[in-house]
Amino acid sequence: MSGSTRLLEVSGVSVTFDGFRAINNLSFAIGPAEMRAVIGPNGAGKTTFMDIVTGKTRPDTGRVIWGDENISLIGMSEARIARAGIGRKFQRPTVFEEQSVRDNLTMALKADRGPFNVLFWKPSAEERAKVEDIAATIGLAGQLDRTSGELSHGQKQWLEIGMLLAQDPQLLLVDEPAAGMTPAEREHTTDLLKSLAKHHAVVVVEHDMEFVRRLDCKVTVLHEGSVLAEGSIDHVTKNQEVIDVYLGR
Ligand SMILES: Nc1ncnc2c1ncn2[C@@H]1O[C@H](COP(=O)(O)OP(=O)(O)OP(=O)(O)O)[C@@H](O)[C@H]1O
Repeated sequence: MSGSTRLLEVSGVSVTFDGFRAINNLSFAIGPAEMRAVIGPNGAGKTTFMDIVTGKTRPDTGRVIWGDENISLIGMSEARIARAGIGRKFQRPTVFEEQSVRDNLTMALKADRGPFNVLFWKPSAEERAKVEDIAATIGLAGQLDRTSGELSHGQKQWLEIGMLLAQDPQLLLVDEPAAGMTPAEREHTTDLLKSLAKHHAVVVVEHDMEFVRRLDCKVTVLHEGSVLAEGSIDHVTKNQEVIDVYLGR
């Protein structure tokens, strides 16, 4: 991809844990408004890939280049990478259950607040409007004053996506968003991710192939720490190697 169409580029990345090569010469690129599904068998390196992008794991070799200014993310702290515009949603929701939906979203807003300021901070009119906008985007506009612990599993997942959006990320890394959801919740999640991908890069790691199909996006198949296949869902699901190592099992 050329500089203007690429938001994140991982190239030639390898990482070894105690002699085991979890990521092996991996290359991956995504544009600024693109959805990508990442699939592959257990142990393929999907989580390690996300750990490398978010700065949790430092690769032994290779490059991880971010944004228009081609910044190297390698060696940057997790906090700096998050501030640079990369948000990650883990599988288990980590919302503050005792707090309202509004408070969870408000606390997540990107702001330069020291520990002292947090105590006395009151959101501005603009920040309050932003919280309402995000709530509308994630489908929780009518739930803003509910205690988050009362939300359904799916609603908590959407709230967590909203908390990521409050940080103004350019890239969202989303781990198994559909796990444990009802069919209606899955459908809403598909629509939400698709609408986010109009203005963000969205990487979805998912095992549920029906869900991946509905995302209707390019699919990257990882196996033994490398890209085994890449392309449309129909392209990758017809690939004999993909069938052998993943789909056929
Ligand atoms: N910190 C670590 N120390 C040692 N080995 C690790 C570490 N992290 C990951 N691994 C190994 O690296 C390989 C890749 O793991 P990873 O979790 O990235 O796979 P995955 O594709 O996310 O799998 P799953 O679908 O099961 O979540 C696995 O064999 C795993 O055991």
